[in-house]
Amino acid sequence: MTHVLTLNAGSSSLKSGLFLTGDEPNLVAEGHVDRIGSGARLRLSGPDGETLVERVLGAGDHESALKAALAGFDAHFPDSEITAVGHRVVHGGMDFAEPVELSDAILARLEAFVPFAPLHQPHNLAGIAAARNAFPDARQIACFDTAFHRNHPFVNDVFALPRAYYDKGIRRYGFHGLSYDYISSALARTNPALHAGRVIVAHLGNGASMCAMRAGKSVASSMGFSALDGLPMGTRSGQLDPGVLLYLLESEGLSAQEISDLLYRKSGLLGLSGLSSDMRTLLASDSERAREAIDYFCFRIRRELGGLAAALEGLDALVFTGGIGENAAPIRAQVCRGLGWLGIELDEDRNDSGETVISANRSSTRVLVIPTDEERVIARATAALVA
Ligand SMILES: Nc1ncnc2c1ncn2[C@@H]1O[C@H](COP(=O)(O)OP(=O)(O)O)[C@@H](O)[C@H]1O
Ligand SMILES: CC(=O)OP(=O)(O)O
Ligand SMILES: [Mg+2]
Repeated sequence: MTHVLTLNAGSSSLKSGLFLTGDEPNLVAEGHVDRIGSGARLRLSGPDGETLVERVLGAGDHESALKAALAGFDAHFPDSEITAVGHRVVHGGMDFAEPVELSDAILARLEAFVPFAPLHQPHNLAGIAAARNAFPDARQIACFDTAFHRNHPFVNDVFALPRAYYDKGIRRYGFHGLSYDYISSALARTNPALHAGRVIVAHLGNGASMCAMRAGKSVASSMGFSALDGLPMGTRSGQLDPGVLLYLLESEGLSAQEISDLLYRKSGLLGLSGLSSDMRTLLASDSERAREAIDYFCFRIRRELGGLAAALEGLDALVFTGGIGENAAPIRAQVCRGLGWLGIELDEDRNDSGETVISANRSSTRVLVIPTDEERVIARATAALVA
């Protein structure tokens, strides 16, 4: 039986999916390694979330994490034949608006985007190298986070810098495109009328961004040139006055590396709360700073919502997704409070009980919770490309 393997390599995690190919890829099992580098753990689960394997891997890198996940798949599904591997690659630059089969030449071009996405791209490329070693005969396909956003109108694509910078690729790319692609396809299937309309999706995970869609296509996103812009995140600052960077460089004497570390790893919810980057920890804490970090997070989502609704000239639906968007009812409630002017009215009971539609019947803008599935988007694209 032929299978597609999907890999989504994050800074400290590796998500993998084993799919049986067919008209629609069929999930066989998922592997999730987290805390790579500081005591990694592997959890292998079946299609209904049931645990197949759970074990501590200890220290190690992405290569050993992949090996452990593959050994788990192999032990449980010895008959699987992996003919193609689909990779999440965060940055595809100006040119890659579709998934692409990897070659040495294309890999060299993707290497050049490492400085654009230092928290993600090196790990994506390490995952590709590891998969090429493990499956020398399989076809390797890259699926880009940026691709879904490649057709933004000029005003949502540009910074007001001299034009030469735009031509060099200093522009707004937008990320989390595989997640938005999945939400768009899920809406098309379950709610074609909303899919055809004006929808804002809030992908709230460790990384967080928002996307404005018209007829299922991205027209604007809160993330820009890098995965730092827009909303505050677990450890990333989100939108920042560029004057702050100049001040840190010139007056505080921080090096470029120190600023990068500050913005990518020490800011956001972690920096503001001084406690944790993890929303579960912040929600459970009674510290005032944790409360302030949550308030800022929700406030920025609301601000972005206003801006994106203006870009869409109105709003038909708001969709929450990602680890926080899918699971944190109090955050959804805080975001939606006082949004009557946008036609949004939440039904608190629906919000608390995990329903898909969480807006009140009289709410003219619908609010939904849709679990995302980046792996499925990768599997679909990979299967389609190799077919
Ligand atoms: N039940 C929950 N309540 C609140 N937050 C949650 C819950 N489950 C997960 N989260 C939060 O989701 C975030 C991780 O999101 P996720 O999408 O899994 O991350 P990643 O971007 O690494 O894929 C963390 O902040 C985590 O605390
Ligand atoms: C682009 C991005 O921020 O991705 P993640 O949420 O996986 O960190
Ligand atoms: Mg994510």
